[in-house]
Amino acid sequence: MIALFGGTFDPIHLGHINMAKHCIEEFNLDTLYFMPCALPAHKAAPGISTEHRIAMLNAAIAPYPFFELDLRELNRTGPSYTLLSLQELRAEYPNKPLLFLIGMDSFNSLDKWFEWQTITTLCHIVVFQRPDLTCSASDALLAYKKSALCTDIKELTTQLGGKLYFLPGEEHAISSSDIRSAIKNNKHFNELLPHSVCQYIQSHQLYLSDE
Ligand SMILES: Nc1ncnc2c1ncn2[C@@H]1O[C@H](COP(=O)(O)OP(=O)(O)OP(=O)(O)O)[C@@H](O)[C@H]1O
Ligand SMILES: O=C(O)c1ccc[n+]([C@@H]2O[C@H](COP(=O)([O-])O)[C@@H](O)[C@H]2O)c1
Repeated sequence: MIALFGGTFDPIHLGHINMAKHCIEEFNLDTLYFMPCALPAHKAAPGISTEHRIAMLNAAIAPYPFFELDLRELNRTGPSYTLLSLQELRAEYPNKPLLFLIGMDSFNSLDKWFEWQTITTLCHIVVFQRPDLTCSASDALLAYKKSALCTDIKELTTQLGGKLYFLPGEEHAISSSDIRSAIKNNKHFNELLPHSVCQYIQSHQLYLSDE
């Protein structure tokens, strides 16, 4: 199985690392690829450079041999539609199941994604809970949930895509936006980030203003 974890990672934090580790363990994966987006399809572009986001991702994953980066979205122009990445990955791996890891907030808006119903056929969607969030799916999303929901990992390994799996694990109440806001307002944020990312942010004086 090929596992992708797409995100803005502005910055990568311990909530991301936690869910990615759970994904590795649950599916007994060799590798999970963090796939940073260039231009998020449904939110504002990052206020820091791509180079800073990549440097922080590299620093965060360095201790873990099973994490790697997939930089394909940074090498494309236009909005970073997940559909395009999954189509490329499907062409590269015609016979391997693809897993796409997301948080519950992303799942709740999945039906707003570009050609979301094609996305759900190209890969298995793996959802990790976010504290205080319930599954608040629309009718279309509920219909997908009902038909695709799967609790048997074997089904994910024997089909290339199309399933939906809710990944259990300890939840972390951490978000990149809270971290950016804490830094700007001179509040404590160290425990929300890998130590190396914290050091990087401090040495490059990131997120001190709205720029
Ligand atoms: N603490 C968390 N628990 C569960 N899922 C998370 C958590 N943090 C991020 N995610 C999920 O990881 C993916 C990438 O998230 P992203 O890089 O946008 O971070 P974020 O913390 O949600 O950022 P922001 O606060 O700026 O929106 C999304 O699918 C998001 O739902
Ligand atoms: O393709 C889309 O329309 C789309 C819309 C919203 C989010 N996504 C992807 O979902 C992942 C998490 O997004 P975000 O905004 O929470 O960082 C990331 O890989 C985004 O590119 C994709």
